[in-house]
Amino acid sequence: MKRIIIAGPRGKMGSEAIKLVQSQEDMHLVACIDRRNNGRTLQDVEGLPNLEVPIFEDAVECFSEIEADILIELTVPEQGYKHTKAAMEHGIRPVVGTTGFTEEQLDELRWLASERKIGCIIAPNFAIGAVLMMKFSQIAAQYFPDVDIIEKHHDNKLDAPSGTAVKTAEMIKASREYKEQGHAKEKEIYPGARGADYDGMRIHSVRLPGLVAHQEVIFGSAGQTLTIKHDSINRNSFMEGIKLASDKVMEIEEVIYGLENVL
Ligand SMILES: NC(=O)C1=CN([C@@H]2O[C@H](COP(=O)(O)OP(=O)(O)OC[C@H]3O[C@@H](n4cnc5c(N)ncnc54)[C@H](OP(=O)(O)O)[C@@H]3O)[C@@H](O)[C@H]2O)C=CC1
Ligand SMILES: O=C(O)C1=N[C@H](C(=O)O)C[C@H](O)C1
Repeated sequence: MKRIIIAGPRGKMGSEAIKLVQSQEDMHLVACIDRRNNGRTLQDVEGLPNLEVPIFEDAVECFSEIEADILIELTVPEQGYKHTKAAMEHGIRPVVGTTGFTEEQLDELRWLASERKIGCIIAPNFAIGAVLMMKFSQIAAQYFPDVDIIEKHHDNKLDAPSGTAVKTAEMIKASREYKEQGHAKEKEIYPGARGADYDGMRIHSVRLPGLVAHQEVIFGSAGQTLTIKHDSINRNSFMEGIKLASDKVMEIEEVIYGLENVL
């Protein structure tokens, strides 16, 4: 039985993750970390399930008092990083969906995992279809080096570009030569019009109400384009990946960054 702590239980992802844990015979929710409702239980909070599961505001207090195997982290970048690090320091294995960690933070977590010999999975996108989109894009980039990434999300999202777009760009970078795209003399009339520049490729972030999580990777070549597209139409799309990662994280003693390394 895997004992689970969820950080961010009132959030869109956290509330879906509670349902996932409840539906699994080998997972048991033992606590939640929430910046509100300290000292209460889930059943005392409107909108949360009728469970006698304690809520902690302070992650260190939670990890010290509660015996747990896995932290499912679904909050915001800065706090999510602190929760992840503290979990590993207390022997609890993080499964991290929170996006926006810096390269330095990832390196720090990698070091901690090797020091403590503890597993941690950080997945910028838990949807299997999104992972395939990234893999297919990596293959396509070997043949089509000119590529723009367009990611579209709801307007409550804090980080831009999305974690998925960052990971896609990193995977494409690994499979193509550096290429400065567009016209050598191009000029932006409005700053940012050409999007973010990552290794010469362009990333565009759309934020609008009504969207969930969507990405198109468009490759261009003489006389043709290839578009690889993925849409998450609800947060249930991410739960299979969280389940997979929760199984895998119990078997490893390192940081795995990207669900493609688990499938
Ligand atoms: N890897 C993946 O597949 C996916 C990753 N994500 C990522 O997961 C994270 C959560 O997404 P989502 O559920 O949509 O976001 P929500 O905004 O719906 O939920 C975020 C939760 O974090 C809490 N929170 C906000 N600020 C803090 C803070 N400073 N300290 C502690 N808790 C805080 C919020 O509480 P409050 O209400 O008080 O603000 C809320 O409960 C994001 O980083 C997002 O990018 C999202 C979807 C898929
Ligand atoms: O904030 C979101 O909603 C999502 N965040 C992740 C990301 O930054 O890529 C995954 C998915 O796109 C939804």
